[in-house]
Amino acid sequence: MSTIAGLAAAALASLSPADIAFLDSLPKAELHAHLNGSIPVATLLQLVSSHPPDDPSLPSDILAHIERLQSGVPLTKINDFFSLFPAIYALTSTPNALATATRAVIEAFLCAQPDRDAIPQCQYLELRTTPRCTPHMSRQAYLSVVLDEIEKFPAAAASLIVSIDRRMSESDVKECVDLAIQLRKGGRRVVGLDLCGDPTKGEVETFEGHFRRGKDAGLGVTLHIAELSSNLASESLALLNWRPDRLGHATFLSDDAKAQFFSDVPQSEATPAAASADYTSPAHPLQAAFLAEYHLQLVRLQEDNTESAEAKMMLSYHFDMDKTARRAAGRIIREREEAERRKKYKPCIEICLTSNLLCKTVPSLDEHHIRYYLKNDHPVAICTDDTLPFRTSLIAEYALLLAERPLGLGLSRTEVARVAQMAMDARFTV
Ligand SMILES: CNc1ncnc2c1ncn2[C@@H]1O[C@H](COP(=O)(O)O)[C@@H](O)[C@H]1O
Repeated sequence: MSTIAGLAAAALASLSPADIAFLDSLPKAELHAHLNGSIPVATLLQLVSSHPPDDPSLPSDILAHIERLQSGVPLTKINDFFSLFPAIYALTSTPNALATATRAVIEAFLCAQPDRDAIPQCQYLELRTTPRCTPHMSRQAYLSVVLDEIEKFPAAAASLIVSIDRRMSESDVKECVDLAIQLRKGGRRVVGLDLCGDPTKGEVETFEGHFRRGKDAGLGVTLHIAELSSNLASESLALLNWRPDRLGHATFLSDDAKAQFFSDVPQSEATPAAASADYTSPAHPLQAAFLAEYHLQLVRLQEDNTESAEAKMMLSYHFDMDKTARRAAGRIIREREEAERRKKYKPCIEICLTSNLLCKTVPSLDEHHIRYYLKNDHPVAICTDDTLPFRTSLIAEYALLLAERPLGLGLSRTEVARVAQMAMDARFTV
């Protein structure tokens, strides 16, 4: 495990042995961990040593880069963060190196750690990674290497989310989603799709159809959303319209977006329901409800109608009545359907406390948006994001919940246990 440092380490150090034993006793799920952002430093050094000295495939300052990661990279803007990855990628570009890195990441989460009295960080890991095509592997080979390592662990312990990078072209997105679907159909342990990458880049709207295909094939969907204040509200609304199962960060999700989509806040005006549903089709589950409503509307229209008896004999009269009743019934059923859908929609928010603080998207724990979600009993999952640059661990992130203010959020044990359960409930495999 990489050494932990900073805020999360301070929160952990402030806890009593009984508190730590309590955190260890909770069944925990890590749902938001990026593979290449979670490689232990010792593994990176091992990977460097497997290259000949002055190997031109590695950046010449690779050791200095690792040293910077180890001592804590100061981040002033989000670009500083994304520029950390090319050097790491140089080390994980062959199947062997990728397998080594994947194994080390999984073990860091799921296996007994010597520095933690042989207690693992968590019981379940949904590891995510972006399939990368390198001179040594295709995207398919990349995923296959990662899955080979994941599948060495029981299904109840580890699974894979395929990440789609916002910077990808649509054809690359299509390839990645096709692969995720094929692998899942082939019995491999792919459980979801993620949208990630530099939030200042990309036109994500063009990816919608591909995420829908993934969803239809049974994959869970999680989206990094509103990570920066500059992320447009229109983009967040478009992403929420995809009905993702979970949301990453959601730091700057506007009150309007929450009100439009989430069931835990008073609803504002209705979002437009799908107008294309054919309720008259016997295959539609709401056909009976539609027909009942249609007859009700028809009777009402006929009762209210003041046309002459002669006019009521005309074919056009019956045609108009039928059309109006159908339209009214369709609208009513659509509104009911939408209200029902919204009542149920509470996508779990993947919360990465240290990541948000270090990337300076959240000024302090006190101002962290987790407080809003906890107050509204909206599901959240505590996650690490990238243990390598953020020098944290899952147990240290939980320590940030339990530690007294100002070191932590000062939640009670009952509240922390509830948060841990919410993450378990939000697994894509359950
Ligand atoms: C600050 N939070 C974040 N926001 C958005 N994307 C992030 C991220 N942290 C990591 N990634 C995404 O994950 C990749 C590394 O892992 P994989 O190569 O996929 O295994 C990064 O290149 C970035 O695209």
